[in-house]
Amino acid sequence: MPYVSAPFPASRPRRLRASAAVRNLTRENELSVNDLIWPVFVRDGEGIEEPVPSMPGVVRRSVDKVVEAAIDAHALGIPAICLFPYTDPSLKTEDCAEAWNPENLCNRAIRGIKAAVPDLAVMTDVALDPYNINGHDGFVIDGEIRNDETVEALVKMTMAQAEAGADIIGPSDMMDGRIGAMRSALESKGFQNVTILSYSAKYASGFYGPFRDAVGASGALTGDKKTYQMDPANTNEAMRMIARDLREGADMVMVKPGLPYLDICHRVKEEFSVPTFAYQVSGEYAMIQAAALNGWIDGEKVMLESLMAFRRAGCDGVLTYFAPQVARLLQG
Ligand SMILES: NCc1[nH]cc(CCC(=O)O)c1CC(=O)O
Repeated sequence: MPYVSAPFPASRPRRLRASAAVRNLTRENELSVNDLIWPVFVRDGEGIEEPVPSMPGVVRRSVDKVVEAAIDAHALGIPAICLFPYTDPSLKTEDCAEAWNPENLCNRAIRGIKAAVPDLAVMTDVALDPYNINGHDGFVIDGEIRNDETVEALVKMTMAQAEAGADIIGPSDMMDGRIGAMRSALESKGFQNVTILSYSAKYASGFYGPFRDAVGASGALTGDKKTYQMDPANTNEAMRMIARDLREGADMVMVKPGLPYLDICHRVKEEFSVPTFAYQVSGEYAMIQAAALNGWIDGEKVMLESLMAFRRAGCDGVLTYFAPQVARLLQG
């Protein structure tokens, strides 16, 4: 693309920055409430909002409080909420059966939200880690994370979520072949309009630490997730994963974590032109909040700037714990 400009002083780029009105007119990207998906942690009990210490400002809510939060989110114009269960340790087993229990926390929360605010899209997370005694996303057999057995379980989990009313299925497990298996199960049971937002390019990242505290998986996790999540050194591999998931029937794709992987977001959008999302994960949120609480940065400014960066990189939307706060600011 040719970049044409007159020589100085005929051209003074600062003219376009001189007033708010002209800056507003010439701004290239916008952040809107329509770009937000709000991740929410669900726990058992009633009337409970329990702070997550490593994520200041984030709480685990009992189902009744999640429903209230969903009503508020909808009123703020947030299009979607994403549920993550904090499972009681007594329900974590080696066979992970709680994952496809129609009455598990997540499925009860989906039903509660869909009954109260049917227009709010409900997204789920599909992976075994909240239910697994050893904290992994897949079955562990003889010290190995087993792919094909896990995919069968993930399909059962997906179907229980779809039956509860989930609108968007979010497989975050990084097993091979899961998107195709989920898609054909959904089609065969009449769930043609349930969308899949695949965590296609999910990296084995240190930025998930606070999330694992929030869902109670930190203590449980043995070893790391490097045999299924991606090496942070890789870019081409991410493109292959996106292509693979789209071929298997994903409607939307995700890059995770977010800010440290903006190059991946940008390349995905350029090469595939599909709805592309980033997950501004727990560690990214915690870093901003920690610095803000110490008075080292202006938290609000950095929050908005970090979210605008996703839009600039080409993302259609962002999963962010800041969603309600941003929505309130954007409402003015
Ligand atoms: N499959 C679980 C899952 N789904 C979303 C996150 C991380 C989200 C965050 O850090 O905010 C994780 C953690 C992990 O893979 O260990």
